[in-house]
Amino acid sequence: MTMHAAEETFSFQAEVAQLLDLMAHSLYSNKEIFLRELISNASDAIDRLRLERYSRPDLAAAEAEEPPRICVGFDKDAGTITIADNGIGMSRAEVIEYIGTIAKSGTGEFLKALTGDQRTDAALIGQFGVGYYSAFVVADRVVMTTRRAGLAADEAVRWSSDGKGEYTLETIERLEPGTTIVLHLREGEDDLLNSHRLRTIIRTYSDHISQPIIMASEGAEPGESAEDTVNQASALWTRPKAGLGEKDYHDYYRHISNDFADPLAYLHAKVEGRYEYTLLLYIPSSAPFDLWHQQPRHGVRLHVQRVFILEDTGRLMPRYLRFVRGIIDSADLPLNVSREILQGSLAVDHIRSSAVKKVLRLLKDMAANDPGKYAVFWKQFGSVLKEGISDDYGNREDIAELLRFTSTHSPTQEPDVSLHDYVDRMKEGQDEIYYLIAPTLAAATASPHLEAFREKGIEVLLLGEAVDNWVVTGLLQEFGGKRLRSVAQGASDFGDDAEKEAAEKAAEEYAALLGRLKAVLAGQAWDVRVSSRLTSSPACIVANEAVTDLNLAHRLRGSGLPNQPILEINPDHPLIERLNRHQDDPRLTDWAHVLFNQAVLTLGARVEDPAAFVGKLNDLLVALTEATDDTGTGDS
Ligand SMILES: Nc1ncnc2c1ncn2[C@@H]1O[C@H](COP(=O)(O)OP(=O)(O)OP(=O)(O)O)[C@@H](O)[C@H]1O
Repeated sequence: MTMHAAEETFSFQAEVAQLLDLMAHSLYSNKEIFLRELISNASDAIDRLRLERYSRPDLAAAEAEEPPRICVGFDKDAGTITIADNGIGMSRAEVIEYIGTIAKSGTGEFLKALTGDQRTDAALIGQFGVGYYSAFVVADRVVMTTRRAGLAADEAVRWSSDGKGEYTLETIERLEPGTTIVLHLREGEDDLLNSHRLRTIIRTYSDHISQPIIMASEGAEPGESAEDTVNQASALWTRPKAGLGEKDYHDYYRHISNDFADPLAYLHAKVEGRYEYTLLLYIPSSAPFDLWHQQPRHGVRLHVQRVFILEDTGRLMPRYLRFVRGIIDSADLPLNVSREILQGSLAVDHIRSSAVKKVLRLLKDMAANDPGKYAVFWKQFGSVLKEGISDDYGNREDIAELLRFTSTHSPTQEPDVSLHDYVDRMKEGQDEIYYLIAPTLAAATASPHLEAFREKGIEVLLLGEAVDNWVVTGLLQEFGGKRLRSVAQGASDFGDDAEKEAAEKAAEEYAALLGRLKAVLAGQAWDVRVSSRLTSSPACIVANEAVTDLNLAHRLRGSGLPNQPILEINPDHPLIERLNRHQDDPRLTDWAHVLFNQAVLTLGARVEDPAAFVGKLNDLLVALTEATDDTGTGDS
């Protein structure tokens, strides 16, 4: 840090310098975003000042409330564009903290998320909160003067930088609180020094900013100070629905979400009655980068009588709907409402529950009327929505109707089967919904547990996501009066009377072999029994009935096996038949281990002692080749 009278020079923190370089060189094809970002910051600053006035009466008294305004101007001769607001401003410490020295949480994440595609990367700027720096896309010097509301006129600050690693700070005098940013455009950016061009950019990206964005009137005579408002400058959700079209809603979505794409769907509802509120909620068409973060950055924006209060994830919408964006404007909350107050507020509880119901209804309509769109939704947010099955007991049934699965009937691995579809297709006499949980969808699809179901044409839902076991246990194992049942657990008691009889007979016939295998596998298999689930595989592992699938799934993701694994053998398989005929085979122990461990492998689990397994397998193969040699079919 060097000192020149009152001016101090600081170095940008390394990540910020990297970001600035990127702004200057890589995002050029979307250069007009700088205006959207700076206007958006100005708008936030005005909202914050209005809010602070409600909680700090001293501020309200000290400063006459000016009507909020954002002014955009340009100077052809100087080659500058100016964006000024009468918002909250920043103190010296705040400038240092927010602009440039300390890496904000968003900066590092932003750099990691960059794709190299200019359009995608430009869309990320807003999401990560690095909008201020986008000034350097078009400017080679940025000068900002700012005065924090509540501080004296001589405590204002001038920040200046060429974006190349350093910036200077100077304490100055400024008559009014607020912020003015002057961009000294790079050479060749003269096309921006044009009223028509700037107005078009403002209308494209910032039309729905609720404060007026003011420019000097076009065609005004020199010296004449005529000005006009360029944007709509009214809160969209307060306007009558009849006067709004899809384009208005979509434009507004892009403004509040920092998303470049259109939303998949939206709802706009004014509710009057015990509580009075307006909802304008959107379902995005793609997941934000932080969908799985503990604390996502964005959520639903709460307004009280049009004043922006806070953006919240968790309180206004349940976590399983954390992808919803939009506005909730309440007439019943105090303006000084805080996050803590939100927690215990009856009005918020009421609004939240109504908002959830409306979002679920919107999704239901989408699923019914536009399955293609719903498939996009499900791909992006299905795993998140599934959390609702266990988290939102009251709406469990509505959420269950929205679930989509892959099943043995699906032509592809796309999840396109609803529980309704499943129940409608159930075979005569079938009264349970069958499912299989596996560590991955691929493991589920290839599982031997499905063999008999496939042969009989009985559909099985294939669950391969971590959240799935919560879904099936949280559903209270039931949908539309039909129990959900794992095909990899408990006794296989499906099949007609003749099949059951055959299974009982096989169990008797194989009793002695079962006893021997059980003795050999003591400590590994909890039981060994005859199976009626298998048609082509010799054996499979199932979980004991008493163990919930919750544990099963948990264990599948750990060591790989259920707590009480049961080895089931296929009495019709030639290998098993042979073992039954030769129970005194000295290699029975090896066969037992190989059977058990290959069943472990098809489950997608881990063999406990792979070297021993391979050793035994090789011994058996050697014995087999020796036997073939002895019978003269070998090449000796
Ligand atoms: N015109 C302004 N008035 C007051 N503070 C501002 C202004 N512009 C920027 N700031 C401060 O600088 C911070 C950084 O701004 P930047 O645009 O880089 O990210 P952000 O606004 O926090 O993120 P996001 O774009 O997601 O809202 C802001 O959070 C705000 O505190």
